Amino acid sequence: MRPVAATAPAGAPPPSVSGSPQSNGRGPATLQPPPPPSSPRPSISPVARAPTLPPRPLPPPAPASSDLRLDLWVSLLQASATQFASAASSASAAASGAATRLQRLTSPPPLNFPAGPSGEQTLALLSDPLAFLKTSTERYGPLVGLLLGGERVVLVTGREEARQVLVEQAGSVYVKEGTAFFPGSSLAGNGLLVSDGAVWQRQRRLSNPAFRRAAVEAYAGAMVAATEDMLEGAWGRGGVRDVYADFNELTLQVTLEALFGFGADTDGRQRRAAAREQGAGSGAGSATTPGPASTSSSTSSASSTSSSSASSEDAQQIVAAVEKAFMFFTQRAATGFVIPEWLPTWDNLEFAAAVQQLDRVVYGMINRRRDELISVHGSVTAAACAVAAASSGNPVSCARPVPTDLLTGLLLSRDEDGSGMTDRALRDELMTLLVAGQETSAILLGWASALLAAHPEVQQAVVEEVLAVCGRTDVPDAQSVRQMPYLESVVLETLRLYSPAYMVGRCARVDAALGPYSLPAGTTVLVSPYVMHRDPDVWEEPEAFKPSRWHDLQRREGYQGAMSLMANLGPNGAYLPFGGGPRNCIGAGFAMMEAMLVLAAVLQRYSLELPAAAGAGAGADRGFPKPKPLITLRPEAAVLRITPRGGGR
Ligand code: HEM
Repeated sequence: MRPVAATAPAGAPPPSVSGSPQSNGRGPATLQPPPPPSSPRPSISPVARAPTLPPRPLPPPAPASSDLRLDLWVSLLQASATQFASAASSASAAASGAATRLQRLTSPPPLNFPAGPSGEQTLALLSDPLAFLKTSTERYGPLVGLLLGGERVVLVTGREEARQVLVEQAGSVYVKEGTAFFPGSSLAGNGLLVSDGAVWQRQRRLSNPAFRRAAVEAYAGAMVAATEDMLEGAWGRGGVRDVYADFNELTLQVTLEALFGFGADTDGRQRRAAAREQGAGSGAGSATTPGPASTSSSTSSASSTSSSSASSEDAQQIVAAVEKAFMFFTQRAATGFVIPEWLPTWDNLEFAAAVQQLDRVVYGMINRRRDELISVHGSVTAAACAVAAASSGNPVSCARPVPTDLLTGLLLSRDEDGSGMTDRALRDELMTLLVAGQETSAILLGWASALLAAHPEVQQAVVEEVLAVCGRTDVPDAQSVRQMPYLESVVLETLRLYSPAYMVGRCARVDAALGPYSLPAGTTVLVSPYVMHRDPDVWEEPEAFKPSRWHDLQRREGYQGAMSLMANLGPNGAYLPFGGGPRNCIGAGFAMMEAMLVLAAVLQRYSLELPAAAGAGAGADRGFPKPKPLITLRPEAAVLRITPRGGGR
């Protein structure tokens, strides 16, 4: 959500632990919205959605960097009439939107609009978003009427009201299109995060199979392998590191491997081995790399692959382009003002080049994968049938295995009428998954590690649980982490306190009634998991880090794992780290699996501590990371001391 860079983020001391795990130290014997990412990459400035352009042919290779801007200017000027028309209509829509917003600054709120602070509140929100959300709710209740950037906005933190928006009236009243602060982007196109109606329904239907439990378990191998690389390479003998920066690299690698299968081959193993060597020789342990979403060593680890392989080159190009694109989003969010992507500014041109580069590689991979499937199975439809038969237990189909990455899953997915996704839709979904899944997962891992470091008794209980299941030498896998309910409760509790998607946005497409109030069509509604997760009427000791609060729920009869706890906005209607209703996070199972596998592997081999209370971070918070609510609620950095436990792998 919002952007604020130049403002002091809300400092937050580590929550205290109350309620300790069971006496065996292992917790219970049995067992709970883009941006991102996560939810879409939002920003506090209203902006017109990037125009959806017609499918493009494969773009040419990106120009050399010295001529990049000139070439892009020229190509913009030579753009087709359709694109000009589209940009012109976006510009005119933006101008009329701006006029309406200006008018609102001087007009009273609509009749029967929820009460809230008078006047424009953007500055108050930008100066300390988390405090603004909390104090507004405390003062005005579960529905707060706001004027933000000239937009009429309602902040929703009540359980029933959130359910109306996200579940009951999802699609019929509350949609994505028109939501202020959640601009679409040419990077993710018309993918799941931003599409609505029939387009979204079909894409979700076609994407669902790739996220079923069995499919997610197939990605566990990539998660484990990437974690091993990090532990044996960069983490090596330990030291003081910004683990949030490390997790950003790790989750980028995992996401790319899950999306495109980069790691499934010999080349992937070579890359990991090279990364290990590199890390071992680099005096691991001393690096502290502050800063968000730094992916530089992803680049170097990708660069270390054999350049003769097409997939290595693809990986390098993707990582480089993703770095540029994510940097663009971060800077855009930090300025507090969104310049529409169709304006040919310096930054926009660089971003456009990164998107072009990604398009070229991704379309290339789609084509190659399709060709491979056709050459092995005769046709894509035959390959899809083979997969369907294999999953229903027909051994005949297993003769020629089909890759298990998301690209293949989406390529083979078929609607009831037998049709699949167009290349454009495939590309949009792949980019959406990259945008939505990478940073959010890194944030979760960053906060979880910091909370574990701040609460050694909780960390110790998790370590005992991990060692009881895997010992010191077995690598945690999809099956073993299912036997770690206490670790699961740590992840659930981390998501409660530091929900990466701390705001989820919708737009009322028609005049709507919400509670006792009336919302005119076009009102933006912001549901805040952050505030709901800390509601004292719902949560006992809401500010405390208390994994044990999940024990009873985990023990509940018929418990089917963490995902079942999150259905219908959680067990108490106030837990929605992955959103809720039909637009909930399709990658929630993926994210939970990844978080548990990574944390189990980390804690099996390393202890985590906040660095000794020294310097500026000393004092009550002992160096606990400060939240940085930009697009997502990330830690500013998570600098921890990591120490090998010894005696293990
Ligand atoms: C800790 C990690 C994650 C968090 C906290 C998170 C959170 C969320 C939330 C809150 C939403 C709902 C947004 C809304 O209602 O507007 C969402 C949607 C989505 N997420 Fe995630 N997410 C995470 C990881 C992932 C991963 C790993 C993937 C994919 C690999 C993913 C893909 C998506 C997609 C495609 C949507 C849009 C779904 C739709 O509208 O149909 N997310 N996520």
